[in-house]
Amino acid sequence: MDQIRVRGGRPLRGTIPISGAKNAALPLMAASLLSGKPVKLTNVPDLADIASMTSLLRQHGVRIDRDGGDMAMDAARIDSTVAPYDLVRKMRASVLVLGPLVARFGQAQVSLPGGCAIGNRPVDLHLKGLTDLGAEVNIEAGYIEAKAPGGRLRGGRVTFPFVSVGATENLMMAAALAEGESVLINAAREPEISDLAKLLTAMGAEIEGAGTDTIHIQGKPELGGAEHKVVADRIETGTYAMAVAIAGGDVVLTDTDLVLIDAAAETLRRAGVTLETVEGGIRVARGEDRVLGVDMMTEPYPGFPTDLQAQFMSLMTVSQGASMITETIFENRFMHVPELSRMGANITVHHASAMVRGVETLKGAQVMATDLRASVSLVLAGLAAEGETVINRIYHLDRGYQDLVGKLSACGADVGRVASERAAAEE
Ligand SMILES: CC(=O)N[C@H]1[C@@H](OP(=O)(O)OP(=O)(O)OC[C@H]2O[C@@H](n3ccc(=O)[nH]c3=O)[C@H](O)[C@@H]2O)O[C@H](CO)[C@@H](O)[C@@H]1O
Ligand SMILES: C=C(OP(=O)(O)O)C(=O)O
Repeated sequence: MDQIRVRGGRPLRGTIPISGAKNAALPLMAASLLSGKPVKLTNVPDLADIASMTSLLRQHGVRIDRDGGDMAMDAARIDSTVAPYDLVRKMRASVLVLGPLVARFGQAQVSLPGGCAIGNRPVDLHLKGLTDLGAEVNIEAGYIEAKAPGGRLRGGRVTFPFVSVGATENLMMAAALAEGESVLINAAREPEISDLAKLLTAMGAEIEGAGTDTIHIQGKPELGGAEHKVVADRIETGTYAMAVAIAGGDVVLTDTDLVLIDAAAETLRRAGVTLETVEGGIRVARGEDRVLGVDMMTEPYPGFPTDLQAQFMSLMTVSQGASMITETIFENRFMHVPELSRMGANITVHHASAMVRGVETLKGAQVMATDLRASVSLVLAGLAAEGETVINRIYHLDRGYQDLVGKLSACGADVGRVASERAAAEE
């Protein structure tokens, strides 16, 4: 398996282009199933998860042509409304085909995605929401079987007991083709929700309130084609901001917007990092002084995102002072802690909180990536560590970071990817 090797101690200087958001592109791709007319996306990132969604949609019969960041999708003819286990198990976001399939074809069978390293991650809210829109939902042999009696969902009131990004997206897509009005209450407010609403609206849907906690959707008998640019990846933006914060230096993150990372930016400012809007993007800078320890709690948007928690923890390991980090979204999202500890970090975990006492410097070590954001947090730690850090199992990174090594190297980081054969030979 490939490895990433980082030698720390070099400040970052230059520009880093931010790609389109994985977590926006995945539901946008699923939305192509809602229409028999072509849907074109631009600014689609080149990631393993996008390849997984492409395979899944092709298996349903969607024609997909990709040229760089441009992706043309045509779901005029669908061969199958079954999303099989082998494709779904690779990526939890596969469950996002459920709403569109049942809304357009009156039925779907989608493998249950199962848990993953960061938590149990049930899909009960997705299923409950679909029943609120009139679907009959059963679980058979590991598959969700959903049917719309009479072939069409009907508008309804869906109240989420707590905020779920994926359930909000699935229900928005389902409601867009349901008969009558639907209201989603306690909906997620993430920028990816607003981005999906933009595409659905361009396809002819009538949606009000996306980006707030109450979304009204007037269902249409059919939707048309559209073209849409994927919003910038706020998690990639925040990750590189934290890379600059931990390595020091002065970098402009281009093709992105500070408003997407408000909560994270505020937290970083309190730690002593400069973040400001400049022409073309966001300038991030940190001088000689170590960052300050700052407490942080993850929350649904507009709070501090759970997908930046691991990266922020890496930063706090080398802060002056201490930081209490509380994870409120996923029950098992501290798997980077033992790996950071191998590099000399001082972290104590108690239930959902981690007390991080800053140390002057980390030391390079062999570490193991356990999930996407944990993996990148180890690369960030490596940027600040003395000597070499070797990160194993980096295939997780390919799910969510396009050309991580290239983007960091271009700013002066000493980081490289070692192909599996060489890594094995050197072990
Ligand atoms: C592809 C994508 O966009 N992934 C993001 C999405 O995941 P995802 O959409 O899966 O996350 P959710 O917002 O649904 O999950 C939030 C919490 O709700 C729980 N839950 C969710 C649905 C459900 O039916 N029942 C239930 O109990 C989850 O286990 C979790 O504890 O939002 C997460 C929270 O911001 C991010 O970390 C993920 O990167
Ligand atoms: C948890 C993540 O993604 P997913 O929901 O696709 O597992 C993530 O992007 O950090």
